Amino acid sequence: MAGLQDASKVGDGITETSIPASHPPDKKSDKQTFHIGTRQSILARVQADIVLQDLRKAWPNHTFEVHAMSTTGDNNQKTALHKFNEKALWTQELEVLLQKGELDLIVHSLKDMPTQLPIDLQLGAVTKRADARDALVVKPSIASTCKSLADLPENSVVGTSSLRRIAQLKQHYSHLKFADVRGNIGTRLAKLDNPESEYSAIILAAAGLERVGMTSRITTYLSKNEGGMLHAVGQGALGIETRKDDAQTAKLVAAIVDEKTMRMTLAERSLMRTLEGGCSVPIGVETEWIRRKGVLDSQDVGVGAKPAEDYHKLSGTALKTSGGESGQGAEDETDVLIMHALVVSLEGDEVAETEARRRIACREDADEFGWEVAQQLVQKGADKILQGISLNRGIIGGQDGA
Ligand SMILES: NCc1[nH]cc(CCC(=O)O)c1CC(=O)O
Repeated sequence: MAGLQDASKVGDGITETSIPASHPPDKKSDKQTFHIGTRQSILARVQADIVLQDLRKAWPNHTFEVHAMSTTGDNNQKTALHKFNEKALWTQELEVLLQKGELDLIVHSLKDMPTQLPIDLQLGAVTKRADARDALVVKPSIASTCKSLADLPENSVVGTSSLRRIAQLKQHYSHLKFADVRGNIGTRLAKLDNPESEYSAIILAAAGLERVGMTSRITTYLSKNEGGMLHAVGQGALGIETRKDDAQTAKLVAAIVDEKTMRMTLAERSLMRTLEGGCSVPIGVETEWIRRKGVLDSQDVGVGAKPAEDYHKLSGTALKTSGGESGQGAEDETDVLIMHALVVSLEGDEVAETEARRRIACREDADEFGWEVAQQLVQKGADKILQGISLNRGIIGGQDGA
């Protein structure tokens, strides 16, 4: 059911001790080998490998092993996904192994990680975000003439199973049609490329394409300014799930956290948790740390407040969160986060949209910010849109939460 959730719910565990207590871990539980769980897709393996390399670099005296497991979600692409608790489907079996101690950590695409975690588990770390945007990939046979969504001929079929993507495309491109496309990235691209298939284009997360070495397939990037497409909560970032009672692993993964990414994605997840109440909904976001030129005065910046003169947004993407400084000279990131967020009806005809900014001094601030942005969206009618969607869900069928 859609509706407002209590912000103090279990969530990502940040209101509890997500950083291990300062006392040293019990010696007899000290160990050297750590077991990393992930799903079996190529993307999941690449992502686990990214985390593996980071951990090896940070902890050269420890051993890490990756276990790639197939999950019910992977094995049931054709069954009606709505029979399952959509997002939990991909994560539950790995979580059981984590709870049993057979795994020490799980690497997830953060966007596939439910915002409510089992009580004994937590979001232990988020690593540096890759490109958070969606990308349009056009069928090779028409790619020379169609460079954007607007270029696609009347009634072209865009392949995507994501309610968020479909709803936003309907909002801006009434000439397009949509069809489900499932499977891993390679499968989806193959379906697009098949001259017999109905798809003129598909939409994929840029980060996924990047990680599997397929950025050459991107026709164009989509964002708020390019195609009016806000990305999913957590998109482009990797989340690491750990046991709350395992201080040793928590300490290991704390070393590979990208704090800026952690805070911005905690805010996004808090927004989603506040709004969703259990079922995936078409929420889009774009979040970035405001940059400044020169000296920052320390005036307080609250939700909805105007930015100080010397703040400005990076043109274009919300993505280069803490990289990309090269050549930026005197500019650097502030601790002011700006979030653009929307909830859109499935037909794209009703939208609640807001932009807010706030100074974020700690993870709890990020969590609170997400909650505040959710309140703003509700004031603009998000709850009404979400209620309409939950009433409709019986006839919608499954979607992949992307
Ligand atoms: N829902 C599947 C999924 N989960 C994460 C990614 C891409 C990688 C990421 O967003 O970090 C994808 C594929 C896609 O949406 O195209």
